[in-house]
Amino acid sequence: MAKALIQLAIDSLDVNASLGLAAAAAPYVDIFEIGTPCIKHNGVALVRELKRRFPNKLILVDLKTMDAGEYEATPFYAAGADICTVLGVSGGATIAGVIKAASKFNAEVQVDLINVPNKVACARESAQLGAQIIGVHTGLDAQAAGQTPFADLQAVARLGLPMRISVAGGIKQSTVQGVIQAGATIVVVGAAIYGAPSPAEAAREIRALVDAA
Ligand SMILES: O=C(CO)[C@H](O)[C@H](O)COP(=O)(O)O
Repeated sequence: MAKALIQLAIDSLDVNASLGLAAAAAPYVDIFEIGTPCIKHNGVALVRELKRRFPNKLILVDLKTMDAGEYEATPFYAAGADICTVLGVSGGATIAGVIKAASKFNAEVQVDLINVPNKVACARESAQLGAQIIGVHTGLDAQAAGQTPFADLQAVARLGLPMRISVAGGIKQSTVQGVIQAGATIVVVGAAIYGAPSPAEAAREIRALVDAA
């Protein structure tokens, strides 16, 4: 079985802090996620800059697109995004639009199940539409209210869909191996790295745990 990939969520608004975090964690992670607040604040220029500095990393732009899928995603793929996210709650037409944009750039789409009422049905529809990644995600506000992604991850993994499964929502050293065993092939880590006293050391620990899983 292929090793799970580690995705670092960069959720700062500050460009220099974002680039500094990326540099510190680069030896240990596979994907740089430009988080939603960060991409809204800094725009397509940050995609170009991250790709220029880290040409060997995958860049995920967490657009969380809700409408105008092809139109919104196209400039981010053109700037070097390898993956853009679209909300599952946006519906099939918008998801299909982002998939159309991605296909023009030989890139990929992640459908984010955040706040989707029927996650199993949405995951199945996303696979049928041709999305490559399904994202099981407990957002920051839901985490603050005590929610976790673990039960949803098990429900989606049970489907056996031909997609990679990404999991996000407070993943940390103590939970990273469990989510891989539950079926995640991309583990997203934000606060457990950027909020650590040493982000590089936290990323190194997560890498070691993922490689040992
Ligand atoms: O997409 C996000 C919020 O919508 C975050 O980037 C994602 O939840 C990962 O961060 P953390 O590990 O801190 O939960």
